[in-house]
Amino acid sequence: MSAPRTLYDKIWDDHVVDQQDDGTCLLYIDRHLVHEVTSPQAFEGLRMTGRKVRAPQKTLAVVDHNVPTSPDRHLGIKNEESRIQVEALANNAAEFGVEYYSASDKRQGIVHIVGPEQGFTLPGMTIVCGDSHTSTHGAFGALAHGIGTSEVEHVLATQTLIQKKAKNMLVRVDGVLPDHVTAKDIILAIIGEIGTAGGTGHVIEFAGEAIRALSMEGRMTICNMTIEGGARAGLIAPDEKTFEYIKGKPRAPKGEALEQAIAYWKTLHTDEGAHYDRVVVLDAAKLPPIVSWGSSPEDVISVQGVVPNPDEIQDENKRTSKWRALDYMGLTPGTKITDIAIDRVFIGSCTNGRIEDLREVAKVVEGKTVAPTVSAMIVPGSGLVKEQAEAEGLDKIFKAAGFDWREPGCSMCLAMNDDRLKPGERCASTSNRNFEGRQGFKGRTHLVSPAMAAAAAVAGHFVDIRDWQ
Ligand SMILES: CC(C)[C@H](C(=O)O)[C@@H](O)C(=O)O
Ligand code: SF4
Repeated sequence: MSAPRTLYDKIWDDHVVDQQDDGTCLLYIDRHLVHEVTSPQAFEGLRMTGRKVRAPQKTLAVVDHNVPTSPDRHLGIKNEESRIQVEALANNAAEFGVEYYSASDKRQGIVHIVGPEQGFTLPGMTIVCGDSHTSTHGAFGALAHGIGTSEVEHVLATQTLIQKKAKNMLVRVDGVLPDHVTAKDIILAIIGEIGTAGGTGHVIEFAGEAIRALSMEGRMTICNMTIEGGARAGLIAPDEKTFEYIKGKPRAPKGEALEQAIAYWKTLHTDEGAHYDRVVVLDAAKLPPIVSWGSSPEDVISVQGVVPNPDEIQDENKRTSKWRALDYMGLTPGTKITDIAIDRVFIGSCTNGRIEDLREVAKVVEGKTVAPTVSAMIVPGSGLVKEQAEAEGLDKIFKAAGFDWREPGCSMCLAMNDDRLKPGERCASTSNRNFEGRQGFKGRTHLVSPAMAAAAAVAGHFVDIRDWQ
């Protein structure tokens, strides 16, 4: 009998091409997603050395960060830097024979929403992209790494990546989530618990009753933000929900091939008795809706809480940095979270821009109106999410409530396109990062779930979604 292995160990073992004495490995890469921000120099590197893309059919390119989300986006991109990046991806994809979804393609969207939607993301695969939130794909039981631009070039040329194995960490979420508490609240609570460096050097596997109960969308939200906890990647073992989600997706295996694939995918779970270097356990039943108050995703508190007082922190550096965060956020210790008024609402991103997220929002805002002091936008994560939402009439609910209904892209998740906060504006956002300037110069971001963002849009301040009528 071989030693019991974790899910991470199994996927890793299946992809090692070569191992050096110091543990450096060459890993085979099954899928490579490419977007416009981190790929231009990589393609240029290939061009300069006369190399080709080794496996174009394992590579998929899509524009997301720089594309405008306004209805007139077919008129082109005004910002020159953004326009150049988008044009470069179109040209590189054509030149190197890589499939490419342009802004006018219905399949276009945020790269981490597009991969799963197309069945490009499958269990047991190694998946990379020059983007930190590649961890999203771990929701399918795929080992998904974010990589840098020089690694993008390496993968394009060789379909391999140089890696050292990370440690195994288990985050087990037991119990049943209370009503209105979501996957977003789970992952914010986990990051609050372990800190933004808590997962450093580890691959985190998420398990437990509360994780198993989540939809694929919810699992993607969890894995998406693994990177904010400092981990190399996040993983969730595939199960019937995973197989159901994959069935019928354009690039997924079909018929006999699917049956064979599922037989293999069923082996992708951690063996009884396998070793984890670190274990963290949370009780889902105790989780409230969560709101971030600072400029790091670990700065989180219950919606029923108050802005914390950094003076209570022992460590001097940490104390100083949290005071700085409060100053940036324009908040005072002791302020009730539900007393914080907001100016903007952003619903979207690769964390919460999927159809299920939009359905949650529609439930909250149906028949209500956005507060007059708030400007709120909903940005579907892909053209297919948009199409589905419209087929269900969700867009009508949103527009009737006063939301701006946009075209797909990263949008106001980060200030790389026209959607951004003005200095001092405060935003309830369903995205994953609340860093200084993330949504625009001097903009103030509070990370929340889609339902919490929607309720805040209507109320004009944070409210406990559990009390929502
Ligand atoms: C622009 C890109 C490289 C970046 C990332 O790596 O994640 C972005 O997607 C982000 O979310 O900050
Ligand atoms: S939606 Fe945000 S987090 Fe996701 S890839 Fe785009 S910029 Fe990065």
